[in-house]
Amino acid sequence: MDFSLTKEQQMIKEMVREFAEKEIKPIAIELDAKSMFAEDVFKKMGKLGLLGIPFPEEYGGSGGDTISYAIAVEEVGKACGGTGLSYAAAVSLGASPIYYFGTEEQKQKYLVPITTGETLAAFGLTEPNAGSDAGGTRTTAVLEGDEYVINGEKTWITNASYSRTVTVTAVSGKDTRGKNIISAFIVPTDTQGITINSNYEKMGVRASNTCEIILDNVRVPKENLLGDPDKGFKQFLFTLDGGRISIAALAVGIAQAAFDRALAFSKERIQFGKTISNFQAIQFKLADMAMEIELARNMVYKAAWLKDNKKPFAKEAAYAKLFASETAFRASNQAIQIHGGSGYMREYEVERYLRDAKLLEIGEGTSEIQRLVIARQLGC
Ligand SMILES: Cc1cc2nc3c(=O)[nH]c(=O)nc-3n(C[C@H](O)[C@H](O)[C@H](O)COP(=O)(O)OP(=O)(O)OC[C@H]3O[C@@H](n4cnc5c(N)ncnc54)[C@H](O)[C@@H]3O)c2cc1C
Repeated sequence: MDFSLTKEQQMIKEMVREFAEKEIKPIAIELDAKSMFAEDVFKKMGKLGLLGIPFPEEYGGSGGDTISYAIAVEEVGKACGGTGLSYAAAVSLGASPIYYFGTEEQKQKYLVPITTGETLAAFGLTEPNAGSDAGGTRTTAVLEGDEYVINGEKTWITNASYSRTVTVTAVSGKDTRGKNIISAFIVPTDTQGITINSNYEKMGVRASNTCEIILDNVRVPKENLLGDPDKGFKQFLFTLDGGRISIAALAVGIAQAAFDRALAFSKERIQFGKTISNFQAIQFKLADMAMEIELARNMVYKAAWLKDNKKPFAKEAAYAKLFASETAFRASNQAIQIHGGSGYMREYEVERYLRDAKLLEIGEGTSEIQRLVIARQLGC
């Protein structure tokens, strides 16, 4: 067993850290305050190859592994949770299902523009009546001649306003037992009948673009069906397993940012004639934060390693997502506590970390759903 990063992984870490510190961190407060999506930052990330890290070179990627990608998400997330969420969603939810299940033609046409940073990408699973119960999808896709006609509504879809395509799930028929068959479709966002609105006023991850998508008689060629039409449900479960590793990595980034701020503040703030870092109550908080972050990061790397080595990773991805997201929430909360009243003020950023971290306990499967996934894997 080797706990050290490879040369390539170390290089990515340094490169993304430098980029995030220079290009994202200085504008993070403004992005949050104005609910602004950092389009220019994503163009630069595309040029640096960050959108293509875990994909082979033949599809515009850089042929890196999942650990390198997780490291990149952590570093971006450390600078800005909202930008980190859009990054993770573009790669894990937007690009990955096309890479896993797409035909060669679909990969060249739809994946390459994402991996090379020409466009972002989105994945539309959630609907007003189908959240945790994603099998309750009401969107339908009916084959008419050579086209599928899609009708329905998707809610809270990350990146849709900045994506040329969105992959949506829809009921495409019934199986022999009368159960809905759910399939996935690649839908170009300029197709007639699509309306994309992004008017949500969010608590956190405000630098991320979050959209409602209305599909009203949207016609796509039947070639845009993604993967096996009968296995759309299984396909998106696999996609979500991979996505959970990136959400966990993002959580580690936010938790680390909260810890770094709290440690620095504790060494500066003087009360009762000494810095508050001298008080054991503060030291214990910092010790617990550091320990949990270390554990969460190890869990992310282990799940990523399993995925890279083609071993089952669903349970470990759920462990990592659950533990890291709850660690990020606890660490941000403790960082505010260590800052006292200053922590309640926007300029110190720790309150933003808490607002951003909360989303990670909800998106890509709530904490309750992670526990269900884990329990199922344990054979309960
Ligand atoms: C900012 C943001 C970005 C998002 N981005 C995307 C995206 O890009 N693509 C996409 O498809 N979706 C996206 N989502 C949707 C997100 O994945 C869902 O919000 C999430 O899966 C939970 O669904 P829900 O909100 O409908 O909650 P519900 O499913 O209604 O859950 C409500 C509560 O009930 C609990 N609950 C539900 N079922 C069970 C059960 N069986 N056992 C125990 N407890 C249960 C939940 O844990 C939760 O606490 C995003 C959401 C947000 C807020």
